[in-house]
Amino acid sequence: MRGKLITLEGIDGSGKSTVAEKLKKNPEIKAFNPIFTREPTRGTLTGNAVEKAIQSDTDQLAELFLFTADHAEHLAKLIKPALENGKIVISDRYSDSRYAYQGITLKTHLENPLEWVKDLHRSWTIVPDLTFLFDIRPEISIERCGKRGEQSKFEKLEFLRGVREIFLKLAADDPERFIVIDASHSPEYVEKEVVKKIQEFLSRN
Ligand SMILES: Nc1ncnc2c1ncn2[C@@H]1O[C@H](COP(=O)(O)OP(=O)(O)O)[C@@H](O)[C@H]1O
Ligand SMILES: Cc1cn([C@H]2C[C@H](O)[C@@H](COP(=O)(O)OP(=O)(O)O)O2)c(=O)[nH]c1=O
Repeated sequence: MRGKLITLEGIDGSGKSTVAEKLKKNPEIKAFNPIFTREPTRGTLTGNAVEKAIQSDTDQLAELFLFTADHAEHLAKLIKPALENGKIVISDRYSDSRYAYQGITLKTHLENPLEWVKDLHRSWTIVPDLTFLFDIRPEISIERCGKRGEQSKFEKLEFLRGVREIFLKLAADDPERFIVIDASHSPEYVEKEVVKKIQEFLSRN
């Protein structure tokens, strides 16, 4: 049987990586023996290119293609083989990040960037079976990122407001796939909610 793909999405500082780390250690999740992964990928040719691009003033369309190339490589090398082997895969960011972030960065290049980026993926991507959207006000997430000590070029209030709006629209348009979690709660609350929903989902599917 084909495995299941679960993705974690949300704006910078929404707590995705924190949840992923907690899930890795959680005995109820470990019982499913999942593979944890992320986008952008780490330590790959395409992931390294993305990392350089987002640390510099790269053209936004060029950046989209780098993220998308990284997605293709991620699908080919990890996601597809794992799902074919019946594995549960949990990815910290995936295609919805492209729809939401590049849906904003490409506003000056294209008339309807969100639909255009979705179309670009349509014929070859694998749609996740379940997506958690960690929803939070950017005012809070930016403060959290400040404490983390990194500053990405995407961590700007107005920008993240737009990204959050697209994430919420994607979730509203596909309520069967998305579960929206209020990410302003404590890490313990968020972990408990996510574990419960994953267990419910995997027992049904
Ligand atoms: N639920 C939470 N409440 C308070 N702080 C949090 C919570 N989740 C994560 N953090 C902190 O916020 C910062 C960003 O979290 P992180 O998991 O790296 O976010 P993301 O991966 O979504 O960018 C980190 O310093 C982390 O310790
Ligand atoms: C996967 C992906 C990430 N991004 C952005 C989100 C982040 O600001 C940045 C790097 O992702 P990531 O390393 O996951 O950042 P964080 O841990 O802060 O959430 O790249 C896109 O713009 N498009 C994409 O397709």
